[in-house]
Amino acid sequence: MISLHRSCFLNNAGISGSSSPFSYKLKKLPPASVKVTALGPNRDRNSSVLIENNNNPLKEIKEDGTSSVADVDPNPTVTGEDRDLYYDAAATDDQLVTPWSLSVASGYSLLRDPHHNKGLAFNEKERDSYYLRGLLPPTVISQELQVKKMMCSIRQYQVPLQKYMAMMDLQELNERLFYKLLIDNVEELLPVVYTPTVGEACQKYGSIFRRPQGLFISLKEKGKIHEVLRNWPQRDIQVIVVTDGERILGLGDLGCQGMGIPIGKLSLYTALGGVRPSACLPVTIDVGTNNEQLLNDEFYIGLRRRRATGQEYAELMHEFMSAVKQNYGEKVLIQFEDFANHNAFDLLAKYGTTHLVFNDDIQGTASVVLAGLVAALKVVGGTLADHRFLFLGAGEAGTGIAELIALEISKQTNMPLEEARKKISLVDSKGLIVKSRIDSLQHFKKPWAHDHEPIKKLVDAVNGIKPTVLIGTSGVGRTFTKEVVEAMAALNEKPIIFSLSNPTSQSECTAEEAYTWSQGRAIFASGSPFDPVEYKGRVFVPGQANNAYIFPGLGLGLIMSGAIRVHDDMLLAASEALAAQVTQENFDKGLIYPPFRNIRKISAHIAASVAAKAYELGLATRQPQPKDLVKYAEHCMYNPAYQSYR
Ligand SMILES: NC(=O)C1=CN([C@@H]2O[C@H](COP(=O)(O)OP(=O)(O)OC[C@H]3O[C@@H](n4cnc5c(N)ncnc54)[C@H](OP(=O)(O)O)[C@@H]3O)[C@@H](O)[C@H]2O)C=CC1
Ligand SMILES: CC(=O)C(=O)O
Ligand SMILES: [Mg+2]
Repeated sequence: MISLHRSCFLNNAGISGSSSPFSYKLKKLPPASVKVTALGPNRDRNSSVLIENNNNPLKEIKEDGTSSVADVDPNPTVTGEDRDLYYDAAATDDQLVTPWSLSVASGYSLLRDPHHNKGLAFNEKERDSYYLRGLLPPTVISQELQVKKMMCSIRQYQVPLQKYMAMMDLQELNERLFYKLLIDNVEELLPVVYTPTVGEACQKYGSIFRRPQGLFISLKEKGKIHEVLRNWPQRDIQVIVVTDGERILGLGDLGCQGMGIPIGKLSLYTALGGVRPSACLPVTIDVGTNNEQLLNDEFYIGLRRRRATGQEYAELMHEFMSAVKQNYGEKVLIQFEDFANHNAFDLLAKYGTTHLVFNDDIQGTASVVLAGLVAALKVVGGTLADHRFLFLGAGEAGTGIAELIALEISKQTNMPLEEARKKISLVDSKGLIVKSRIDSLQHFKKPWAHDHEPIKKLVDAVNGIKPTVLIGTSGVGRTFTKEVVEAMAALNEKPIIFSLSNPTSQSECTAEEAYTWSQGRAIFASGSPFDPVEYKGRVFVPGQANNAYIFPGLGLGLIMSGAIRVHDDMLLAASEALAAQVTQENFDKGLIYPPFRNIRKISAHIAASVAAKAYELGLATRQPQPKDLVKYAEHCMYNPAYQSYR
């Protein structure tokens, strides 16, 4: 296993200099016959390295990360980690004093390499071959037993943040075990690595920060972002989740500490959607923060300045977007996450036509909520067009969902989009969005300014508009008061109530409140998970309406089809695919989303639908189109089972 690594330090194990300053022979370390020849001066960043085995070229890795020999599968999504050929840092010659070196992993270094470490699961042969004798206690255990042991250990922590930190430590120690744990125990661990705990982790990120797990690109890096991207050890990046930390969940501006979100989202790309971990790059853009508490916190890890805006902000973002394309090509997927709405819509509009981008909060959320509504209608009856929708919160999530519902109504009924929008009303911090407010409204709210008298309070809006569906996207907890839920229950036999704001503290109401105040009649879903609720002898299982159902499968579908743009129809396709995964058994239990324990199967179906749409729209570049896209998606998925090292 061989790979080209950027290494800050070199050790003397295993490689001896040869007669040519650019040619090195591996000695001792397996396989002994591998010869490594640097074809250009190692100091030259444009050099490439030829890796041979018994003089047969294995592959040539160029400094830009491309390789020229056919044994490297051109379709990385199907090859899993196989292509991460690998050794530990090793060199003796001065000529190798360069940021780029061949790495040869064995012994102590192998145990400290999260991508290849197997801990006690290294078998006897591997312990011999990889110089591990004595570095591990004698017992050899299976990955399954390691999972069992880790779960016991994680369950002993009472505080969710401790569980989070234990999971992050595991990710840094043994990546495959981390993903095996997460995949096998997804319902238990999702709230640990994702909402709600990731919210607290971001708030305290400065204090709990141990090792960087993503790229921090701050204003200090302006003019150097291309170089900064090259500092990341992996070259073959397929998905980037990027935030600027200004609207982290419903917790506001957490500046640089928002990094927990891209890391968490990308761990779901792998666990839930099967994208290789080495293909995922978490990025935080640090332009400062307006959070005074953080600015005064001695442990804050970001720039201590107020947020850059206007041209300064736009230029940094543009440099980042251009550098990403330059480094990784046009098929790298960029997911915008938790930007404040005054930037989010503009970034999406600006880069949606030049890059493979989507905004998870606007589009991913819309897709998951539409799926939940479509499923809920099977219980409540009627078509989307028969319903009236009221939102508390008219930002990214609120208007994003509203627009996708309107698009779907318009598609289903041939109704003009303008007409379909009239079935949807939104309330923001100033009250109902109405025509008389139009001049002062942000552009994304204007399509929702209907003819209606102004209303300040949500409960009055409920009584005035008489919605059948109430959706919370305000980021403010406990805003669906008893009065509001009771008003919904008075108007509807089965009121549909979604409290989407995250984390749990910001949920518009709890599951217990929704069921109790509606006398067990509400069809309820929330952004962060709630436990089942018992009400009058019946157990109600709330759904989790979270974009985590959508983005992993959407991303996989885009990657496996080689899509070059995200189209609204793909989000509709993802939504339909998710809704189709709700079984009668789920409905019988009152569920409008399928259980997360089936998420990899669900993601494969979503990916297949998205890929099919990409082919249909002529946006897919990977040819020929696989016959069975679901099977292909499953085949592409990363499997965290250990590989044996020969
Ligand atoms: N479940 C899921 O998958 C997802 C959940 N979310 C959650 O949704 C929430 C909102 O996110 P997002 O839309 O991006 O945020 P935005 O900041 O874009 O929008 C928030 C909206 O809520 C309004 N608002 C704020 N306070 C109140 C209030 N007291 N009463 C009425 N309206 C209020 C704001 O009004 P104004 O415009 O007047 O300021 C704004 O319109 C967050 O908590 C986030 O975690 C987001 C994405 C996905
Ligand atoms: C889930 C999510 O993306 C959010 O709350 O912002
Ligand atoms: Mg988000």
